[in-house]
Amino acid sequence: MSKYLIRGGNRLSGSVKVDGAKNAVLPIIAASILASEGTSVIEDVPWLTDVETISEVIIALGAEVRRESDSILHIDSQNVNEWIAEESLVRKMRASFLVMGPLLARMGQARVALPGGCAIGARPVDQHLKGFQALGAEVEVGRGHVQARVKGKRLKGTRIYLDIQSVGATQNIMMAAALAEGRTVIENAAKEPEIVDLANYLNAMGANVRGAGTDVIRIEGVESLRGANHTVIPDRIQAGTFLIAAAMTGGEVYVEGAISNHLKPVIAKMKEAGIGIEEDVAGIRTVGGPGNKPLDLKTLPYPGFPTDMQAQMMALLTVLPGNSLVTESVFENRYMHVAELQRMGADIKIEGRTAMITGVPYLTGASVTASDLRAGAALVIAGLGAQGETEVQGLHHIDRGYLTFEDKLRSIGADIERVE
Ligand SMILES: CC(=O)N[C@H]1[C@@H](OP(=O)(O)OP(=O)(O)OC[C@H]2O[C@@H](n3ccc(=O)[nH]c3=O)[C@H](O)[C@@H]2O)O[C@H](CO)[C@@H](O)[C@@H]1O
Ligand SMILES: C=C(OP(=O)(O)O)C(=O)O
Repeated sequence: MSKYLIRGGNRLSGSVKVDGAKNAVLPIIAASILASEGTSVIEDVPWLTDVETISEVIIALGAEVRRESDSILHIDSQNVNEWIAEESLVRKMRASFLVMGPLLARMGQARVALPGGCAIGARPVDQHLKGFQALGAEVEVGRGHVQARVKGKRLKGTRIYLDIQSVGATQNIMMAAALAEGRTVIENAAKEPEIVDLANYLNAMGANVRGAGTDVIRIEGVESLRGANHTVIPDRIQAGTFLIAAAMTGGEVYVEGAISNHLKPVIAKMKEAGIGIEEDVAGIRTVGGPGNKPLDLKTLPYPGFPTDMQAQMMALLTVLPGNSLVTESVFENRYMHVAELQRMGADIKIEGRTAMITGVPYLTGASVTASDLRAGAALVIAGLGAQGETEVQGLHHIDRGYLTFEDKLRSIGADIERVE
């Protein structure tokens, strides 16, 4: 089992380049199986364990996936002929459920294991299923699987109102509707930049998707799609993580490639905390110290404060003077990092979905364990700012979302190593 050893206290400085977004590339790779001709070439693909898993899922369905270099993938889906997703792979990663919509549209039927809950919440898929049913599929859930079959020849365009602005449901329905007969309108759709990226990729494949990035998405179904070239958007969560890591150490770091428009709520809160931020077209820089004011924040669907940045921001708030309030409204159980931060000396009290964080002068290094991806990132941030040595276990969670994390952090001055 590998772990990080972090000797805290180094002030981070320099420049770090952000990779393509995990949460954009996963649906994009899933969408590739919609192409019945041609090859897709996807650039800025971060070769993370999750990316490897979704690639294995589509390979098992008959796609050919070839890595041209560290960050370019060629995907040929002409020979996709399976409609049952390999259960052992789907169980490895929730996002594998994103092959359900494309499979249903392309093959007329699909069987995918239910993704189940995880450390951050129950994470049901009822909105995905409601969408498939509205598009004219018969959906059966049982024995840990979802099986769906198109009634008639093709899915049929329809109007779907999502009860929750679910990112995954919006993506799954968009992908299924791309090959449906007629027009689909998704209302109360999620608006995340990763949805826009998927829509751009689908459109490059020959789809007709309009309105992505707003809460009404219109999709005119087409008869077939072909492979296309696409460059994945930069990872806003990775970028935000580096900005907060820099602030935690009172450092000045330029995060190259970060799109400030995608990070508005994070930047706004950092500024509110008194952290200097400079934005330009090519990236974002933190300047001038760790901040000195407490914050109130609530996680919300985009463009609200992202739940995927909550844990990292909380790590920073543990050392800002005063009382900060964090409310997690997206996932019901995303506070697993709290107990670990407390082991490092943080003063945090949780009541329901709200955490009150009273700033302490400093955290102290300890042995802590990541329970999920962003909890892991938060513990690394805490360790970078803490006095003494921190040991972070559970690196498989961190490896799901941060490529060569320790190398990037070392390149900006962190004292961090991965030991086996
Ligand atoms: C691979 C990927 O892109 N993952 C992101 C995606 O996850 P994911 O797509 O799973 O998240 P959703 O937006 O679907 O979930 C938001 C909320 O809706 C609930 N829900 C969702 C679907 C459904 O059918 N029924 C239902 O009740 C979930 O349990 C959760 O409480 O968006 C989340 C919210 O920004 C992020 O934290 C994840 O990093
Ligand atoms: C929760 C996350 O991912 P996933 O939906 O893949 O679990 C995340 O990226 O923080």
